[in-house]
Amino acid sequence: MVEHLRKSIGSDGQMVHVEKIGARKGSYVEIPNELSDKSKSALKSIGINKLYSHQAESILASLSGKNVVVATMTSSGKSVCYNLPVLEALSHNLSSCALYLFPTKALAQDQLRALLTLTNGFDCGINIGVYDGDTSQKERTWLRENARLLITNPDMLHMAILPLHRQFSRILSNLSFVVIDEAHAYKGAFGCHTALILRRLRRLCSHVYGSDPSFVFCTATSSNPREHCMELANLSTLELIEKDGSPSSEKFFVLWNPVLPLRTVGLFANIVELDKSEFGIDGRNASDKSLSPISEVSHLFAEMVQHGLRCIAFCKSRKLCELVLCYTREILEEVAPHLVNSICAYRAGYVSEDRRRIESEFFGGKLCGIAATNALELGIDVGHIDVTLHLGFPGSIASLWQQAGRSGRRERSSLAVYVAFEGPLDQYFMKFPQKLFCGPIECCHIDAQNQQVLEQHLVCAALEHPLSLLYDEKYFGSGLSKAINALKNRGYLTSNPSNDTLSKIWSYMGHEKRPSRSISIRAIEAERYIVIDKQLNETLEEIEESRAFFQV
Ligand SMILES: Nc1ncnc2c1ncn2[C@@H]1O[C@H](COP(=O)(O)OP(=O)(O)OP(=O)(O)O)[C@@H](O)[C@H]1O
Repeated sequence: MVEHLRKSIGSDGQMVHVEKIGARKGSYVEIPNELSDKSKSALKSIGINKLYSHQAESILASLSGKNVVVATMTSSGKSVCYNLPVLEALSHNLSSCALYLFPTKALAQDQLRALLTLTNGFDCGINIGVYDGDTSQKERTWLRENARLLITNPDMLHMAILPLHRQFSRILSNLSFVVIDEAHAYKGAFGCHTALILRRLRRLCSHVYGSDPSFVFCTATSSNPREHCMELANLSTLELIEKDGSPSSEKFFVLWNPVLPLRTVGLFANIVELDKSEFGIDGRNASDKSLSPISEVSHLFAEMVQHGLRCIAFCKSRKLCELVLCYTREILEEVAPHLVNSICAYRAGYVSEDRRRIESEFFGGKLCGIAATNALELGIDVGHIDVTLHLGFPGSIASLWQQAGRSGRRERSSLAVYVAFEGPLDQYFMKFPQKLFCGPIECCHIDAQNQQVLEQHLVCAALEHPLSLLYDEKYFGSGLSKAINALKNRGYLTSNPSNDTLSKIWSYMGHEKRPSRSISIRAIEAERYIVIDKQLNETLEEIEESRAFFQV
């Protein structure tokens, strides 16, 4: 395919670099004897007869009570690393419970499916369920009373579980595992909020319910997986498992720099071009379409689909996603009209039923290609992918690898093509490919001491269980005293007057019944708009206020 592309649509010299990433042999080990026969047969029922070395290593570490972070490649069987020790522990101790956190609802559903398949051959009476915004009230009540493995997200933990923790007392008293998959997603503001939510959880477990769960994290490769996860959950020890024992196939990574004869010259022109690429707007008029990176990606996309290769075209924005889909369909209309409906777009904003339908049609083979935003970057299982296309640098090298890792699962060779915009960062990587392939990957950063975020969560924590400097500094850090003072002055906290500062107990006295509701843990914007097709009376998508008026 690489040679074919070089001679056909890449014949103007667009292919500026081809990196061949060699295949890696798997390192297999026998399923450890520490696992019960039930676990062994459950694994065999899903076709796993031997474990990858990192799986065995992490399962044994978890079973011995250690906190573990698994930082191996995409599709390296990370879910076995937490599902096995959890199911093993829960089937030995019949009151033990586990909490799984995923950053998106789609991943939670995906994991529920995988767990149910695994436990099919594992008759251990463990009730498993997803507790999120889509769960009905009836199901929620049932899960609170019966679930031993609850799958949820940080938002639900923050808004619906911790504030009502008494309703979850059975689960929290018996909580032996907290599993955090896709831990690299918890960075920046979202990571900072999640870090404080986890501190609230651990504090309640310890002060109210007498439990001290072990943690299992799975994360994409980064420069600091251990430090990041320790900070995320405020842990003092964490075993890092990063020696990947899974096999991987050969991958060709192509850097593709479109030849743009209309390249504008001068500082002003550069700013205009940068602006276009940043906002994902194809700046040329319709007749120039064939010259743009968007059009190049569309031609590559059409080529892959015509060769029967399953492909994801990653785009930086929702608009680019729709444009790539539109252009690719135009190309296919001319050369292979029967394939026009074998591709579609996938992005945040689509209603969840549409997303589930697209995922299952892609998985089932009805669709052959998807133009997606980073909504498809996290590990939703969409089956085997042969090719990933990347329209512009996704913002971090870690993200580019994560996206490219979506292809080549199950030991088949794969291709990634990174198509550059004219902006300086894309052009830099086109000029210095080794910065991508040999340079360090970024760190994941969170600042759990951020005073503003800390204060917001202390209000919630005080409502959940009164605060004490003496017992809570180990959860909330040295900024606790200052934050408590600030909250007292703003009328959120009150204390018993008698005692000295250290033994004072601080209770919530704010006006809001549920302060967690007014804290947005994902974005600064709370206002969202729903886009409705009035003729069909159909909801098309949800969109943040800041985008709504120019994008719709
Ligand atoms: N020991 C094994 N032997 C063979 N196949 C395995 C083994 N462990 C896992 N697999 C298979 O590998 C595939 C990927 O597994 P899984 O989805 O757990 O990987 P992952 O690392 O969580 O992926 P992602 O990075 O996308 O989240 C699954 O189809 C799974 O059945």
